[in-house]
Amino acid sequence: MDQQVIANGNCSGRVVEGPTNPMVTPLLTDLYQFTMAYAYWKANKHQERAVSPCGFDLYFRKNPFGGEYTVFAGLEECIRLIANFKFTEDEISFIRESLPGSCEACDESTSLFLEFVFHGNSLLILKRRTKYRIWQDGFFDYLRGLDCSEVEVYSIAEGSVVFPKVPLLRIEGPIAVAQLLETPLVNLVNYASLVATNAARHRFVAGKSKMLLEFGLRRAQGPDGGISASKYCYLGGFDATSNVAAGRLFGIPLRGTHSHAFVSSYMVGLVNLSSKLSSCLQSPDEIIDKSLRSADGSSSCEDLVSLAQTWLSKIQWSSSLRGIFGETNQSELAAFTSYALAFPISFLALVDTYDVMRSGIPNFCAVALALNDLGYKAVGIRLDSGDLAYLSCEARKFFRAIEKEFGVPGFGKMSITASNDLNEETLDALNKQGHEVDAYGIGTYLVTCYAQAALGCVFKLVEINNQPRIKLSEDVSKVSIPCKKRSYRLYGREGYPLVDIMTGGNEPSPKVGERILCRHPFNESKRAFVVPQQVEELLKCYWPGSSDKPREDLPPLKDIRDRCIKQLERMRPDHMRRLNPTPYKVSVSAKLYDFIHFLWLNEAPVGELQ
Ligand SMILES: Nc1ncnc2c1ncn2[C@@H]1O[C@H](COP(=O)(O)OP(=O)(O)OP(=O)(O)O)[C@@H](O)[C@H]1O
Ligand SMILES: O=P(O)(O)OC[C@H]1O[C@H](OP(=O)(O)OP(=O)(O)O)[C@H](O)[C@@H]1O
Ligand SMILES: O=C(O)c1cccnc1
Ligand SMILES: [Mg+2]
Repeated sequence: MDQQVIANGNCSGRVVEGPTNPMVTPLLTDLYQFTMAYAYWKANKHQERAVSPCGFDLYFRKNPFGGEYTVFAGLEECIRLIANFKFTEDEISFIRESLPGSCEACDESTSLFLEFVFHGNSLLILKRRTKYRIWQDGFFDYLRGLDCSEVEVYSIAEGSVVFPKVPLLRIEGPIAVAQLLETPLVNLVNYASLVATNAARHRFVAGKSKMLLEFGLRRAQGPDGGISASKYCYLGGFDATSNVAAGRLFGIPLRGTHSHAFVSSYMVGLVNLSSKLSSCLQSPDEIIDKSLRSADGSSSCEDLVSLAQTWLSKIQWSSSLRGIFGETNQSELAAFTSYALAFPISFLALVDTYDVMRSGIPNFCAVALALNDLGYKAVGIRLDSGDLAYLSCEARKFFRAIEKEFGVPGFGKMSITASNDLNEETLDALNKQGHEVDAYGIGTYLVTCYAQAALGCVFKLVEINNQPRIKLSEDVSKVSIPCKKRSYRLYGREGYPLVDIMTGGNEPSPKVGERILCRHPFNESKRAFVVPQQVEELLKCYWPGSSDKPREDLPPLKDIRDRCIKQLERMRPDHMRRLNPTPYKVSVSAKLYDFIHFLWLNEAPVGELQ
């Protein structure tokens, strides 16, 4: 394929846009990828696929958060990088000038430098240093012409539920390019999958019916952390984000409430109920336009402030709510009324600035009832401190009492959003205690992945020049599985995925209804026959390079999210539970098992005891 076409992100006639984050360039890699690329180039191992075609697997070794599943995310950004992988002249100049060992003015030859010092009367040679000309020009020409037209990428679909050791991506191509891709690809998959999994776990505990809002931008690890968190939390099952930039970039629904600052910006002194209206008017934050047209436009209320005041008195003296609260905070009431005037169709108030039950809830209800008079339905409240289980139940009781007392249908169902350092554990605790929360706003613990810092994805060479490669380790979980493999998910009679199986590239695929032996890759005694009711091949071609292989589409984020939700729902419940979940089985075919262990013995030196 025409190199220029590939370089512009065009493959199979479809243009792939560049990475979302402009910092994702071919330089976003570790130095050693360049030194290795240079060494490959020097050894003439870099150029043609035919000379040194290789396969690298990108996978992780252990599910995060003590769980037994992971959500795979980040593929689209990987393909965007690959499709647009091209060094600019500036980048090449930077590499040329800045990489250690590079020197502008050295010639082809090797020169010897001797450093001398006088020691007494004798001249001593202190050091013999040899200065090599390291980075030869041809390498920069090579980089200049480099793109991913010789690279092929096979991947599991983004949003899939995935398991340790099974390749998420396989990169095939010239080894030097694949090597340069290692760091950015691992980077793009690692956090994306970790935070998507974290989101999915929060969804699992919260339950399907709850609204989950991602509020993490301010606490995320920098701007990219914030944007990525919003994207991948949505993918993992959150409903919306407060991050406006992410809403624009990815079409994620935007949601939000207001902060304590809005409430405390109103400064009405604490006054008794009879003088509260005049006090409102004396406030530095006085509400100038207090009028509101009714929802159907047929009438108008000239003073929503006094309408809310009237309602507050009615609530205070109502038979079912009498004695629950006394004088509420009037500046809070002013703040709520002002917010309702600005957002009559979507009024939601943060009720914990002063005192939830003695002020926030009664003030909110007064304003909501005033809106109700004008045909508007308030949305609800947010609780951001205190015992969220207890307060949500008390708030619900209050709303129901209002519904009954004043005959306002639906008032009891007012939405209750909870926030404040929420995480899987607190959601679980709330469930156990019983609560009335409808929506959760979650930030810090979600986006920083507080419970686990990284997924630990790796990128390992599995084949070169048609020769399978293995990486051995004392720690058996770190031994890589060699070969360009194929992987399948086998489903059982009840529709659940039973096992993932990896086979050699040339083995026949498992067939529906045909018994196949699935072996643990490293534990001889662990094996099982499986008769699959459905067989799903996992790795599909997402970047065919210049080959004419058909290429999978990159679906919209919403579709990826739907896939994720469907896949999670299809898992057997014991794999999903939080406490001691059952590990999902990851296996290899009998042939691949034999091959791994043959190669292992072949590569591992035999020890000698003396
Ligand atoms: N019913 C509950 N069960 C378990 N954890 C809860 C419950 N209610 C709230 N939490 C959690 O307890 C923690 C309370 O945080 P913290 O000690 O900072 O109190 P706070 O309510 O925020 O107080 P402050 O008013 O000082 O901000 C939060 O992490 C919150 O999510
Ligand atoms: O608690 P998180 O899960 O991180 O969710 C986001 C938090 O951000 C806001 O707090 P804010 O920045 O006003 O600070 P504060 O709650 O710590 O006072 C909001 O009120 C939530 O409490
Ligand atoms: O809209 C909110 O309520 C919000 C947004 C970000 C952080 N905390 C709360
Ligand atoms: Mg908070």
